Amino acid sequence: MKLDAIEYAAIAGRADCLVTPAEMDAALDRMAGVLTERLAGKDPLVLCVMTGGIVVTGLLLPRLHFQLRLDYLHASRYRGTTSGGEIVWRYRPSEAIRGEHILVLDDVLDEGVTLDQVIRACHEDGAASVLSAVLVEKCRPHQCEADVVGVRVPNRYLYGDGLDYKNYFRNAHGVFAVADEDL
Ligand SMILES: O=P(O)(O)OC[C@H]1O[C@H](OP(=O)(O)OP(=O)(O)O)[C@H](O)[C@@H]1O
Ligand code: HPA
Repeated sequence: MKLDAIEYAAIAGRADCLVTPAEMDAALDRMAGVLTERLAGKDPLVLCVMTGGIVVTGLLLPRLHFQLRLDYLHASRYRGTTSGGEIVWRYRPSEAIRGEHILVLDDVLDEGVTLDQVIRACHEDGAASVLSAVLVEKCRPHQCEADVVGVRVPNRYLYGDGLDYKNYFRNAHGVFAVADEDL
């Protein structure tokens, strides 16, 4: 469903900014430092979890000054809605994963169902090791933890830096919480 321009602006106007662009940039620098300590010299295969992981991947990779390769996987469970369902695998690069040190990059750790299943899939596909990083972690119980976290925010429905609301707002820099009346 498309949002018209008036609706779009109203949703953005009612949303709360939880993390500013400058704070996100600082979080990305910190993540890059930790990932460099953990992965430099291991020639990792970075897996971007499409679609939301595309922004954190694009912002983080130029901050990683060591040898690595980039691939992606596509597992989704929200598909434009605000509550998660079953994981649907659209692309799982099983052959590419065997024997590799894998870095999984995603935008958000919410219930943790997606990351848990992605990590399990990497192990099933024969990864040598799996490290995970998320840009945003919601303060709530998760099915699994990420090894590296950019920012921690309250458990509200979010958009920005890859996270979508109704398939929009992935391009907003920063993290924003959707107003209750829009849920
Ligand atoms: O921790 P969870 O509760 O599993 O939620 C996190 C996942 O949900 C979102 O993906 P989504 O399925 O919405 O697909 P998208 O990346 O296309 O937005 C997000 O990108 C994470 O992959
Ligand atoms: O709060 C969220 N916003 C957007 N996508 C998401 N996927 C899981 N949680 C969220």
